Amino acid sequence: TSDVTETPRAGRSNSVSSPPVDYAQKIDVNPPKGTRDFPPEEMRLRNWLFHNFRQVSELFGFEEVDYPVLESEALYIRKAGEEIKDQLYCFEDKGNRRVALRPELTPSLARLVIQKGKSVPLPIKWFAIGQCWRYERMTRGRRREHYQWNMDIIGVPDATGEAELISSIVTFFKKIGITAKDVGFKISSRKVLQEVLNLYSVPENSFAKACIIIDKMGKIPMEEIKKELRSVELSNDAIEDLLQVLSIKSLTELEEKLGGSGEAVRDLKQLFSLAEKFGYSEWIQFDASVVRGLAYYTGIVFEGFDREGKLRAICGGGRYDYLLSTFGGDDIPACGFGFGDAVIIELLKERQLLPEVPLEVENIVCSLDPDLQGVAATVATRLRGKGQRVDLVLENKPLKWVFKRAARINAQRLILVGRSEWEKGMVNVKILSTGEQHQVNLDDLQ
Ligand SMILES: OCc1cccc(Br)n1
Repeated sequence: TSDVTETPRAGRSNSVSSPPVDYAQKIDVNPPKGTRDFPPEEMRLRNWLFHNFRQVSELFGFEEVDYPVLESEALYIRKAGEEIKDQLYCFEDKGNRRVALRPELTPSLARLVIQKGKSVPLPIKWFAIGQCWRYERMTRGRRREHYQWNMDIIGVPDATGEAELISSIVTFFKKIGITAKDVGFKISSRKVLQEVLNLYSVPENSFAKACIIIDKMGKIPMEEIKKELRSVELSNDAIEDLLQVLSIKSLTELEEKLGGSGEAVRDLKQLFSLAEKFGYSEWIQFDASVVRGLAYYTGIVFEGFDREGKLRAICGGGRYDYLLSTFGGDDIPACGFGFGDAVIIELLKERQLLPEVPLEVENIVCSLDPDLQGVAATVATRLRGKGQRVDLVLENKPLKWVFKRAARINAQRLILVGRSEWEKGMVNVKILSTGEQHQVNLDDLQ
């Protein structure tokens, strides 16, 4: 007999009528440029990752929320020169509305918090896992979508908020086997830059732009950085002072530079002190060069990095005390982070920490006689009613085919419905790992 394989595509009988000619066309079976499919194996890994995101979020008492992938473009119209704005996946819909595929989740969160108003008491602790988009010229071949895990605390002004958020990310890393030897957090505050620029007469709206420019340090030449800083009306003295401060790597040195009375030093000291109490001091370091690339951050900012320096930032976040008020909401302090689904998988691969996430179906059920297909359905339903996963063979297949499928789906048991056994109300149960088999009365099947 020919090698029995599961129904081969090409070998499908031509009993299926061919599609109507008028719309038969060969389509591109690949997903749109920059996007991904999630076939079963990849989907199981994604579900494993998201399950860990959710478990940690719930461990910290956060509630899950979600928002439309499509938002008004107005949520993202910020004039600070951000990359995320330049790459906005935006268009005009059939109602002539300017809309965008969300590039991040925080503006949606701000919108919903304002919408809910006083009906949601503070502090708000929400988390979300959502697909985010950017439209980037595929010249760099980078992805146009990724999934982000966000946790946000709304209504807590102190650095206790950021300390709690970093604790949740450390908890996540530990949960999936990542240690402080693999990953660290660089932490700073935008108030460091603010306090330096306050020494110079800098236009109010130059601060956010300067942060976005500084975030490009290391990605574009320093001369270009200085040129862009001059273009947002920073004097050469201010620029030199700024760049000097950005090289500071210790809080002690920062205090010497800024003095001990400013908010930047106060907030950072509080955060590092709380880190001791949370037990994650070994994971964090002060690094004044961290500013992050989103315009709305106003205070502490942080990013998770791989200590081998091979990968892009794993996650990032910070305080954004004025985002809600810029959307017309109340002046409510807020902090949060975003954690993408791509770099973390690259890190796990690097560290040989990718989990095995096999398909697991306890039972495969099949009838040996076409007249007993209904009985097989009854058996499958009985087992499913007991919470057992069942792959029910839906066609009349040779036993060799069934064994092959059982192996592929990792079935633990094969339940065979045969005529002679069924006449006694029995079914055959075969334990596939040992080969042991016995007859069981349907009512005793566990
Ligand atoms: O991290 C920036 C970003 C935003 C949306 C989609 C992708 Br891929 N990346």
